[in-house]
Amino acid sequence: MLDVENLSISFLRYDGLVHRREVQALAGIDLSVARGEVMALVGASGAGKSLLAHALFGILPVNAVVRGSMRLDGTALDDAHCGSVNGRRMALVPQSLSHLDPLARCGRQLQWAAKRGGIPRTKERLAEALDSFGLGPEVLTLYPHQVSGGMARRLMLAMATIANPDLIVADEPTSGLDPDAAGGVLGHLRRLVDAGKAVLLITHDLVSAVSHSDRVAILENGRMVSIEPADAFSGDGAKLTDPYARALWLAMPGNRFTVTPDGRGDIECSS
Ligand SMILES: Nc1ncnc2c1ncn2[C@@H]1O[C@H](COP(=O)(O)OP(=O)(O)OP(=O)(O)O)[C@@H](O)[C@H]1O
Ligand code: NI
Repeated sequence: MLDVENLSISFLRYDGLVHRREVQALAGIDLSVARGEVMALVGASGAGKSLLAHALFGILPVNAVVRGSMRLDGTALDDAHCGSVNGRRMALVPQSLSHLDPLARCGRQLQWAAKRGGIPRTKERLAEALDSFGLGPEVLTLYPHQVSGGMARRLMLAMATIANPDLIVADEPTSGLDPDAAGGVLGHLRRLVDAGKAVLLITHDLVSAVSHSDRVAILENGRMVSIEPADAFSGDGAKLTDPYARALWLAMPGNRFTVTPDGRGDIECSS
């Protein structure tokens, strides 16, 4: 469904008035997401996760230089096609709540999302989209500043999914949500995947990624260091092929390093 090959992103910066240089932010990224799959994209703050998401939707800043290829079911995600697939065949749940328009009621913004996705803008359809993420129809009449951060995030999830896109790129979709609401969101994304959709789940939380995805891609400093099946992140990490992935897994708080009676190190895991 989604195929990213050798994607690099750099930013043009001027040193003084004349000298221009490129600062690389992502380099040589290969990533694919299949139908019926949640692919988690994990990495520390600044690793380049949101940049990758923004590249897919053609919303990088103008000084960004993009190289490589991004395809959705074979269609190149370039300037010519981004507009036509956005909201219909693939949709972004942005990380920042500032993507909401502060001057438009939530219902209006949901209507825009429905229109962009080419589906009827009936009140029932809007209420149903909100209900999928545990929001009541009263939200339709409120402005973004009148809802909580967690409600605003769930509104953005409703906007992204209202037109039933094939691929949902969710950038930190549970940020600011309590555990119940976060579980509800991840559960709904899983149901969509079980119905044949695909999800790219962006998060800095490896533990959450492991328990809610099928595969986990680890990004570090703009480079893809490994892509592993989620179930390989268990026990002492022996099933993980990449040493960095294993080290990251063993550093998780639940995975304790202890010394065994024979003097060798051993790992005790809570999971
Ligand atoms: N407009 C820009 N100009 C120059 N560099 C940028 C720009 N936008 C992002 N970057 C750089 O790209 C890198 C990756 O940023 P990105 O927002 O993708 O990180 P992230 O992995 O999503 O982090 P977080 O978990 O904090 O959201 C950062 O080092 C950032 O400084
Ligand atoms: Ni980000």
